[in-house]
Amino acid sequence: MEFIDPALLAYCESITSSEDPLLKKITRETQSKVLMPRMISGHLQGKMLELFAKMLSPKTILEIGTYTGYSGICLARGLKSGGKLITLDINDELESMVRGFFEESGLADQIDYRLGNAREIIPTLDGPFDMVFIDADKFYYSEYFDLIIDKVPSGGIILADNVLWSGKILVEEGQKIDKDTRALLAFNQKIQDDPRVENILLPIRDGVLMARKL
Ligand SMILES: C[S@@+](CC[C@H](N)C(=O)[O-])C[C@H]1O[C@@H](n2cnc3c(N)ncnc32)[C@H](O)[C@@H]1O
Repeated sequence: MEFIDPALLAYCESITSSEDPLLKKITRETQSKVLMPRMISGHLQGKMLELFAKMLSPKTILEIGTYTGYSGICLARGLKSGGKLITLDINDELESMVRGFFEESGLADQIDYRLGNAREIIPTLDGPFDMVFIDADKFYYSEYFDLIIDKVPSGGIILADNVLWSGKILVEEGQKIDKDTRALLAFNQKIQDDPRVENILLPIRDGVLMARKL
């Protein structure tokens, strides 16, 4: 499902600083070599992540769901000098491709790329995380939030991708809901009800929920 007219989207992209050659290459190689290329953040959302990171200038960013490294590189570009991005993914089949992209980005020494189940890795990480990007298995978004919230300092930003779930979060009376949609509905409401954060759901791409720790 497209949320805005494709012509309007193209116009938005034309008024967004253009993708550099590395990000274009990651998009191309993801589309030609990797399963489910729709998962990549892409130009508009990637630039938004990069600008948010540059505005916040975080010392540590945690990304849950590296995939082919596109969003990780965008986020890492905003790190404070000497800062670190920890990015987690369970899929080791993409490892050499992703490490290659991180090398090409010139940011490899600031990127701690770890393979494994995020639900097992996060409890072993100390924090604090000034910025967190949740973009892995939707069923566990609420659990990811619970695992990180005490490690995010006041003023820290948590972003969660795909919270509109191609529009499936709009459920009609009597309609059957699949488990991921149910989990995302619960997650979105949980953030809305949590007094520890202020939040906004940005209708960009598949929906990005941004929460700022109070
Ligand atoms: C939507 S993709 C991430 C896209 C990436 N952030 C980007 O914008 O280019 C989701 C990723 O989460 C990973 N993933 C799924 N379940 C996971 C888990 N339990 N722990 C760590 N990574 C997981 C998948 O392997 C996949 O690469």
